[in-house]
Amino acid sequence: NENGEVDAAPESNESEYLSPVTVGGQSLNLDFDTGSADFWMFSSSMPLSQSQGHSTFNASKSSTWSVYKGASWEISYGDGSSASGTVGFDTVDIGGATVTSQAVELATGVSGSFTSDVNNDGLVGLGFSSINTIQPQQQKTFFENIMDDLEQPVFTADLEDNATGSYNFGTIDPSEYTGDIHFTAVDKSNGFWEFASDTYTVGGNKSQCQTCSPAIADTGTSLVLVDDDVAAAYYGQVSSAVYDSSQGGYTYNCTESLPTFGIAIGSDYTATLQGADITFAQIDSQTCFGGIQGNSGGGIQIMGDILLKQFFAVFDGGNETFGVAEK
Ligand SMILES: O=C(CNCCc1c[nH]c2ccccc12)Nc1scc(-c2ccccc2)c1C(=O)NCc1ccccc1
Repeated sequence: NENGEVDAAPESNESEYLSPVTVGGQSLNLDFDTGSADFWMFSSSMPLSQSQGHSTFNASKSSTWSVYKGASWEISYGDGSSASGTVGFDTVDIGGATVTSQAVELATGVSGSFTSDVNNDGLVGLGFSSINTIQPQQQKTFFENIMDDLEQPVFTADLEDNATGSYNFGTIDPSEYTGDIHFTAVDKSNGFWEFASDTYTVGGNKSQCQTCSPAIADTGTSLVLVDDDVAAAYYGQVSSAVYDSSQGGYTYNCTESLPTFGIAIGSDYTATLQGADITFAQIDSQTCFGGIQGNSGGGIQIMGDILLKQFFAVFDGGNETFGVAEK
């Protein structure tokens, strides 16, 4: 079988987790992203002004590279960032799990936030290929390509706070979690690891959702973006909290102790965050920016790294389920 395991190192402000990936013999640090389905990298055909400080992939130095003639890609994300470029096929190795003809997208242009994030040399999309942006023909993700060769058609994410975690392709390592894994059915029709989430708790008190948007497990988004009524209910219990439009979200006094927050993962488990794990960033000597924010009516709730790093997460492509366990 083709199982593989790689580290997931939290970068500086822990806004993402980077893992070493080898493409055509060249190694880059990429961000594994279950919230998108494009595998793209900084490339040598970018203007130096945009690739400065990054590792870049040089197709002319790969003996296994083949061009996908006439193909292109272009992606934009909800934080306003974007990237675009050309396409080819190469051998991709992630911790020993190898795909010999993976569609690989070379950036010829990226937005400023990617340029300035020098630790991040690109993304490995681990969502479903129905949202891959390659034209004229969408291409499969690394996981879709390798799934049938794995011991089990799964990958797991163990993201850590202030420590190196791991991604595992093909096995569920019992040493990485405790107790049961709580699985829920995934609806992949929107291209995400999407599941129902109809209740939430604040300070241990359970509430029925109002908007009740489906939730997605998204290792590529730092924050937890919930329906606006849920965010308002949470910060309504934080006396110093205000919605600060200049910061783009709820802020509060860093000295205030935050209530717990729980979100349903399907119908029989609530993933609960301790208050101390909810602050995303300190913005000045007294003010903190919350890791839970509203989705501005976006119609989906995004369970990002703030939540995922507190659990052991299982993405099961065989059963089309998503599960979390304590660790
Ligand atoms: O795109 C991803 C996962 N890849 C992120 C790659 C990435 C984008 N900048 C990066 C910077 C560094 C590393 C990876 C990335 N998830 C999803 S599903 C629906 C939305 C969405 C759509 C519309 C409106 C809102 C969300 C997003 C989204 O845009 N998240 C990013 C974000 C981040 C912050 C705030 C909002 C949304």
